[in-house]
Formats: sequence, structure tokens, C-alpha cells
Amino acid sequence: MISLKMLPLPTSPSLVPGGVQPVTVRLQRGETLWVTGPAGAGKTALLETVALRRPVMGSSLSIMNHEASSRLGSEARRQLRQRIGYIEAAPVFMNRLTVADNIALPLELAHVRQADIQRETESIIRWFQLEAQAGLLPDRLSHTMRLQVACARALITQPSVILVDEPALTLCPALQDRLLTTIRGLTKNGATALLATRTLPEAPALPGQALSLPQAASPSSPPPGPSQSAITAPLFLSPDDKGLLP
Ligand SMILES: Nc1ncnc2c1ncn2[C@@H]1O[C@H](COP(=O)(O)OP(=O)(O)OP(=O)(O)O)[C@@H](O)[C@H]1O
Repeated sequence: MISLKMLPLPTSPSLVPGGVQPVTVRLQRGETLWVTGPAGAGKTALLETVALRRPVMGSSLSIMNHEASSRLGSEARRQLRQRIGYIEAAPVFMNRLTVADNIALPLELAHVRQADIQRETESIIRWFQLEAQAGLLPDRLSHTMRLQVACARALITQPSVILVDEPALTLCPALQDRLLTTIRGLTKNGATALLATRTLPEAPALPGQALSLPQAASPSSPPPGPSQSAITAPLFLSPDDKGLLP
């Protein structure tokens, strides 16, 4: 379903000397992978690679039996991307379209019948509790509401591959519940999910395998970087402000 071999994934040089780690992922239909790691570990970079938004260089990526290299034609790439639902950390919308029209857009692009588009859009708007926002423009929404809209838009097509970056999974417990419940239903039907968070949630509503980034760091040796006691206060801090330091 998803096979990624020795991808040179960018990583903060403070975590891995040289700033690159080789990552291998192999997932079958119906499987879920929680991708964990600190800031800069490469979680978003991995999701963006599988979402076909980054070139795959120096490795091979296969998604649903399609080799996703630079040789993949633009029409095949477009069709493959239509089967991938990606909920980004900071989703981008068409600001001249209403929330409802943004959510319906993936079905419009797939030339689904208007009656089906209307039914599916109304249903997912209700599921993500967006009835009051459906007629608004996206730039009138709070950050959490934008994430709700992004979830509805990404999942309306019942994608075969689901990619979720951290904020939708951690910002709001109610959204997290609804999102994981939806993804659990889709994985039961054969979808594959990659979910990125700093730490693995305790007893997640959607159990799965775990990939801890960065891969190159040994678990027994902490990553290079300043120790707590080595942190010195910047000069602009007054003595009172020093309580803000970690
Ligand atoms: N387009 C890019 N080209 C090269 N390096 C990049 C690019 N985008 C991000 N990076 C670097 O890749 C590393 C991993 O970034 P990434 O955003 O994937 O981390 P993350 O684990 O998602 O972090 P966070 O939890 O803060 O979102 C960082 O060092 C970042 O500076």
C-alpha cells in the first residue's frame, strides 16, 4: 500500500548531525502508523513526501502500487493525489468560496454528481458540527474551526491514504475524538493512516504501529544540544523574566 525505502528525510541538525535521516516505512491496507518525535524531527516532511508534495529524491516511494517517482506523469499524479487526504498543520483554503464550497471542492474536482455532492457535503458538515459556519468565508474562522473544515474537506472523498499533522490531533479533544472515529471507520474499510504527534497519546482511540523520529538517534544517547543547566538567559531578559526559562 505505502512503501518508502531509505528516504533521506530532512531533520533539524540539532537532532541528527548533518540534518538528514534515512527513513523506511512499509504499511499495508488498513494499517495506522503514529509518527512521533520532537520539533524538527521530520514528521511534517514525512507526511508531505507521502502526500506527493515533495520530490522523492534518492529513494523509492510506492503508493497503491504506483511508483511515485519524478517519472510519474502529471495525470497519474493528480489521480493519485485525489486518493490521499492530507490534514495539514496550517490548512489553506480558497478564500472566495464558502466553507461548504471548500469542503465540496474535492468531489467537484472528481466530477461527482451534484446530488451526491450536496448529500455528502451536508452530511460531513453535520458530522464535524460546522452547520453554523457553512455559509461563512474561511478567513472568518478560528484556527480550530479551520482545522475542522480541513478534516471535512480531506475526508469527504473517503480517501485511501489519510495523513494528519499534529494540530488536528492535539488542539481540541472533541475534534480529536471525531477525527479518530472517522479514520478508524475508514481504516476498517482498507484505508491507511499516518498520524503525526510529538508524543504517542495514551490509549489512543485509534491504535496503530509507532515510528519514532529521528531514526538515526540512539535511544540511549540524548540528541546533541544544550542541557537544561547550560541554557543562559539572553541579555534582554530582566532578572524577573528569568523565571520564564525552561
Ligand atoms: N523544504 C525543506 N527543505 C529542506 N529542509 C526542510 C524543508 N522543510 C523543513 N525542513 C527542515 O526539515 C526538518 C524537519 O522539519 P519538519 O517540519 O518535518 O519537523 P516536524 O517534526 O514536523 O516539527 P514540528 O513538530 O515543529 O512541526 C527541520 O530541520 C526543517 O528545518
